[in-house]
Amino acid sequence: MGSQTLMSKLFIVDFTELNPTAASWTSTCQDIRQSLENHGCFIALSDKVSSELDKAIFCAADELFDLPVGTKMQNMNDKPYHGYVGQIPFVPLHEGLGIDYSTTEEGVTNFTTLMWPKGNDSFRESSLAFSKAVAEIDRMVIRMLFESYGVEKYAESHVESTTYLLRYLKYRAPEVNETTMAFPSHTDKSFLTILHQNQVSGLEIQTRDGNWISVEFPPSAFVVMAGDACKAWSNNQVLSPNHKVTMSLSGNKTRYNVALFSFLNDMKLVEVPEEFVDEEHALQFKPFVHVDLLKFYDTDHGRRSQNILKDFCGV
Ligand SMILES: O=C(O)CCC(=O)C(=O)O
Ligand SMILES: [Fe+2]
Repeated sequence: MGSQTLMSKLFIVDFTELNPTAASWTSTCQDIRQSLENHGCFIALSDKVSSELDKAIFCAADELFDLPVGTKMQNMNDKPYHGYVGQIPFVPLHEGLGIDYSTTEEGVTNFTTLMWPKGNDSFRESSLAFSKAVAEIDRMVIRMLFESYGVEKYAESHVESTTYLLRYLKYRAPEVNETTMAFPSHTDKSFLTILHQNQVSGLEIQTRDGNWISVEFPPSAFVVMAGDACKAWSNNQVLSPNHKVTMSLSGNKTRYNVALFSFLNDMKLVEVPEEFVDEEHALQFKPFVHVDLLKFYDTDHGRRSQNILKDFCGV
């Protein structure tokens, strides 16, 4: 049954056994919509990732980051922010790698063979199983969000046009006198992002009124966050929150986050449903190809922009 509580200002939605016939379905759809409009995120509990898979995914992260930098740097992608990130003097604690098309056998196998030419079955299997399990949560959230807006008829084609990027993210503990800023403030360019961390916290989210809140989440929970594409689709109703990662100086543990980002493929435009536009609600954003938003963000203009959607596709 779905249940929600307001904890550290964020809703917790329990997806375990939640389905369209559950008595709480409709109210949970509304809670998800409200959470995404008010805070741009909520906490999800789900049994889709077993405790074995949970353990396996962080072992996989350990193994991946232990590879030589030269190997990790081979993780390249024409799409901006999809490949290896690391060795950046301004962000010394952080490293990340991305598996594109991570819910497909081919996507995960290509990445695994690039990192381990002789193969690594446990890494490949855990990455694929984890991506598939978290993508199920993503699809459920889309379905519920679309339903809450009365536009569920668009959910299926949206889901069919979605591709997934799995990113392994590492933040080492800062040394004395080193910066605690582990990942600078930004909004995600995805449609949705689903974050899953080891027990080390550090994520902070900016609320609509400008305050930063630390996100403490229960072990094995997920943070579901709206990206700029979801904000654009909703005609500016959903918040895609600023967020950043700060590591504690007193802690000495490495933080891992395994994050699933969803994107629409090039055949499907990100566009505001006509149902969201009327005399009182003018259309705010022109339709766009999702990857073009990332390409814009990858330019000086895009990176400097204080309002990326307005500058990229504002009407
Ligand atoms: O590690 C986290 O909690 C957040 C990572 C993040 O914001 C990102 O990769 O876009
Ligand atoms: Fe992010």
